[in-house]
Amino acid sequence: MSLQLINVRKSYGKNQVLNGIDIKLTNGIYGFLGANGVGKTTLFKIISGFITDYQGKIILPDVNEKKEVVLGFLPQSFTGYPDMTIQQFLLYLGSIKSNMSKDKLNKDIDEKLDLFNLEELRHKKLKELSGGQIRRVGLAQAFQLNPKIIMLDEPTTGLDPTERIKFKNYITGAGHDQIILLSTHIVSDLESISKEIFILKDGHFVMSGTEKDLIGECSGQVWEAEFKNELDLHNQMTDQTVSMIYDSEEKKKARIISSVPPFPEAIQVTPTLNDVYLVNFKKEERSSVR
Ligand SMILES: Nc1ncnc2c1ncn2[C@@H]1O[C@H](COP(=O)(O)OP(=O)(O)OP(=O)(O)O)[C@@H](O)[C@H]1O
Repeated sequence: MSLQLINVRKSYGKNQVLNGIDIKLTNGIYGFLGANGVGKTTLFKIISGFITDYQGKIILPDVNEKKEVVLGFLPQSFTGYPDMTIQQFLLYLGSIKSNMSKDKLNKDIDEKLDLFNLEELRHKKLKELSGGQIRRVGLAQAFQLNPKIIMLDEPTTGLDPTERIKFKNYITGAGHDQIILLSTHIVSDLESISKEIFILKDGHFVMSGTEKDLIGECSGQVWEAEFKNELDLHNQMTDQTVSMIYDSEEKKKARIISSVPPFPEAIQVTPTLNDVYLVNFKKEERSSVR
């Protein structure tokens, strides 16, 4: 089973957002990283069929004979139907997505409510839920009936740290027999769970590969330097891309992204995925890495 995109292009008027996207994905979790406005949502909307006026070709898995659900999608701004309870909402969506019996739909709903910790909220109306609870309903509907392809646009926005870890654990398990596409600019969402990570910039993927591949590609571009105090650090850092600042004994240390040694005494260190992001977005996006 695979999902293939061949030379996918999309522009809004004169704004060319995607300019030649070529990928072939098989089962597993794939991370799509990029700064605000690079086109992650546009790409997901094209794959899920919300946007139809694009160029190029998309080949979805052929599951017609088995009557399986092909796509599940969690949009960036998910609201559902405010006056329905969670149970009513999922039953309604399930009956649109498949012609399964009510018993089978309810069994799947029970499973998803349990997975996303929504069991106790089952009879609450969507309008009565908190932002994080609504997000979990969004996840439950995306995973409903175990679609072959699941697209999650910024799925962890609004989740508390416990739910975030639970979510990561869940999709790690699910990714074995599904194709899961996860877009985010929260780098830690993708760490240790992605089969491959794609970094989108200027309409195409500027980097792609396993976490290890990407880290390897950025080797030699991350440095650590020590400073006497806060003022010293501040004075020397004006033109640098700083990945992290931290205290070490009495001194201040900084992690710096640079293709050449930023200071004679700086030491080269192994990049993290955060550093990889900054290598690609150092001028545009210094403040968006969390
Ligand atoms: N309906 C639209 N009409 C015109 N321009 C649009 C439309 N939707 C998106 N854009 C533009 O396309 C570009 C890509 O937007 P998109 O929402 O795909 O980015 P993104 O990577 O998902 O951003 P973010 O991380 O902020 O959600 C942006 O410049 C945006 O302004």
